[in-house]
Amino acid sequence: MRRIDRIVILTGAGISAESGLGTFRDEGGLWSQHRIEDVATPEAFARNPDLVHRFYNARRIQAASAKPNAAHDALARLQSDFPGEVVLVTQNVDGLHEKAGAQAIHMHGELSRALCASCGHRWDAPPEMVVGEPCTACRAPTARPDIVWFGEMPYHMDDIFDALQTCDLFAAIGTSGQVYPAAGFVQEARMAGAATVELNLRDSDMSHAFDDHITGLASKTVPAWVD
Ligand SMILES: CC(C)NC(=O)[C@H](Cc1c[nH]c2ccccc12)NC(=O)[C@H](CCCC/N=C(/NCCC(=O)O)S[C@H]1O[C@H](COP(=O)(O)OP(=O)(O)OC[C@H]2O[C@@H](n3cnc4c(N)ncnc43)[C@H](O)[C@@H]2O)[C@@H](O)[C@H]1O)NC(=O)OCc1ccccc1
Repeated sequence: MRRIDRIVILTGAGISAESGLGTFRDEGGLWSQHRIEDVATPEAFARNPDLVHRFYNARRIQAASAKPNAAHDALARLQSDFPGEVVLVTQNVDGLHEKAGAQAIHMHGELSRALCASCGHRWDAPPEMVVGEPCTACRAPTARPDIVWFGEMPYHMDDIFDALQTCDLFAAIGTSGQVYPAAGFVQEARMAGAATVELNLRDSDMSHAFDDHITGLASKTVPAWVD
């Protein structure tokens, strides 16, 4: 039996589904109501910043009142109790991992943060951002949601690749494996000789790349997997 000293866990929208936050690609998901090209690219923000702000304002307000579920709680428990290291990487922009007491690397940003497109300053976003929102540092009217849009480089990639290249176990929870570079992490971990497990409601586009699969609702499967 291989010693597990370092675990890397990647989470996606599926872990927050049972907290009432819609996923992207499931039935009635966000991308069935909005076109990525209209709300989640830098070009969309340049073309129609009001539409993009309204899209993220609605999600920010919804996420602010959302509660972590048993899956978030179990990962927070694992991170504090596991003798080795647990690196939690999330594609989610909601703060539910933190609300559960965990520390997560937000590779796609956070709804609760604003970013100045001029000076790069970051601050706590107001519930509703407006077009021309001034930066709280340089005062330029160029505030945007601190979210990684399609075509933009995800955050913390060096730290994430360092962890993937030295982990003993890689787990992906509630992600469809359709968006890169996150979808390629399992391959990176495999190349490092790590064991790999996927926890999802159903098979994903990357299921073939995992050694083990645990199928079911995250709020049930994750606590069982952790304990
Ligand atoms: C569509 C796809 C083909 N396109 C891409 O991957 C693109 C382009 C690309 C790059 N490399 C490639 C290689 C091949 C092909 C394309 C590309 N990638 C990018 O643009 C990335 C940036 C991608 C990030 C975009 N932002 C997001 N989110 C923030 C926004 C927002 O939140 O609004 S992506 C967004 O979708 C991704 C996938 O979503 P999931 O979380 O997986 O959710 P989904 O709904 O899809 O699936 C839910 C899953 O949960 C399961 N589930 C549901 N309920 C439950 C439940 N209850 N329990 C358990 N499981 C459950 C379901 O079965 C399902 O499997 C996540 O990453 C999520 O964050 N940037 C970049 O590559 O930059 C380059 C670069 C390089 C140098 C310099 C500059 C730039």
